[in-house]
Amino acid sequence: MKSFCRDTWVEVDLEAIRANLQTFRRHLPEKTGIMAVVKADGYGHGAVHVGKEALASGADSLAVALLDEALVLRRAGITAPILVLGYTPVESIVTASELEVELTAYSVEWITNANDILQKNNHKPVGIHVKTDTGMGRLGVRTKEDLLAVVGALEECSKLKWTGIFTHFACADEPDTTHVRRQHDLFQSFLQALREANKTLPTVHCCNTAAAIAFPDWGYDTIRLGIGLYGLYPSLYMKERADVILAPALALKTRIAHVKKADEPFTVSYGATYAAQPAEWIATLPIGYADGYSRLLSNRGEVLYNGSRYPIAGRVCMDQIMVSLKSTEAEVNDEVVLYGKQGDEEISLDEIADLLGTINYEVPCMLNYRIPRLYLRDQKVTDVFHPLTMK
Ligand SMILES: Cc1ncc(COP(=O)(O)O)cc1O
Repeated sequence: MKSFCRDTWVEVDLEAIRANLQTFRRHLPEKTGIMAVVKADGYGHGAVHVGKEALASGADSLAVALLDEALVLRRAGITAPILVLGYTPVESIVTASELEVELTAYSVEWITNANDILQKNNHKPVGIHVKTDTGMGRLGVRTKEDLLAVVGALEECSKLKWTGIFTHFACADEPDTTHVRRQHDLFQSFLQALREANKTLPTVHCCNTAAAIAFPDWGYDTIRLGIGLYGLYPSLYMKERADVILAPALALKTRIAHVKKADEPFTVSYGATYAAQPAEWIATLPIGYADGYSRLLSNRGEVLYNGSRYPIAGRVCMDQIMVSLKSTEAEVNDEVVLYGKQGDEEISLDEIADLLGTINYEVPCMLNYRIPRLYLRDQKVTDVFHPLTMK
């Protein structure tokens, strides 16, 4: 029995996840590990399924943005190392200890407070990756003095272990490498300052997908592989470089819920912004902006039916859209592809991102709890997870 009661779903090809990871495995020096970034519920693909597939395919660890995301992975039985890349309120340090999850830190005060909390009830120690801000302007220490102070504070802590040091690149996906090279030079000077202070370096990492593609020898101990794991390129420039060939893992599909042929002109959807003409077929599809299918695609997006492109007719509604099939007759339950391939045609996440004036990262992250995820191997569904009805 189907475990969800709607005709719209996301398909995630786990073999594409595996293939993408192994592509980066081959691209990187053998000594460099791979940390699969599965934050934002695996960029919308499903963190648990993608995380398990990545680990089974050779990833050494996982990374998330929030401690709550790590909790979901631990509850799903994942025991691999997990790093929380973002800020964690110090009050949550006990949860990190209980989950055996590593956190990011860059403040002496936070470190001291965290250690005090863990000491109070003799909790298990927590691994800490120190973040340096070399030019992202987001989180991290910005000077050697602050770095040495943070590391010194960690060395005084009995309940915190210094297990990593990293930075994040702001422009690694751009053709002009000035900024990324300046960041990497600064990161190297931070590492040198630690060596000169007789510190033994823990796990060192700096590369996201773009830097891993363009500068594989900057991999150090591990890279943080996000968008590339899902078969997407960080930018058009990185796609055109074609150093690595990736396979998109996600498709968004639906079935026609209603279809009608216009005998005489009629308008379609809110605001009556589209007029169907005589003999034109209009299909209604059960997906809308409340699913994360953007209203900005009104009268602009296209879908695939029988391997051909057809335009969205009128405004995207909260739960439904209408498409014009022109003179093509269709039937209820016929399959339509919203994102992905059908025949020789493809509607890529890059195309949707361009239409929305955003980047491909955001498009799958918009697909929310209302859409069930189907996981495929050999083109067969091997598992289903529906965020709306399953825990
Ligand atoms: C700190 C950090 N590290 C790594 C990533 C992954 O970036 P890509 O998706 O571009 O690979 C994101 C991030 O916020």
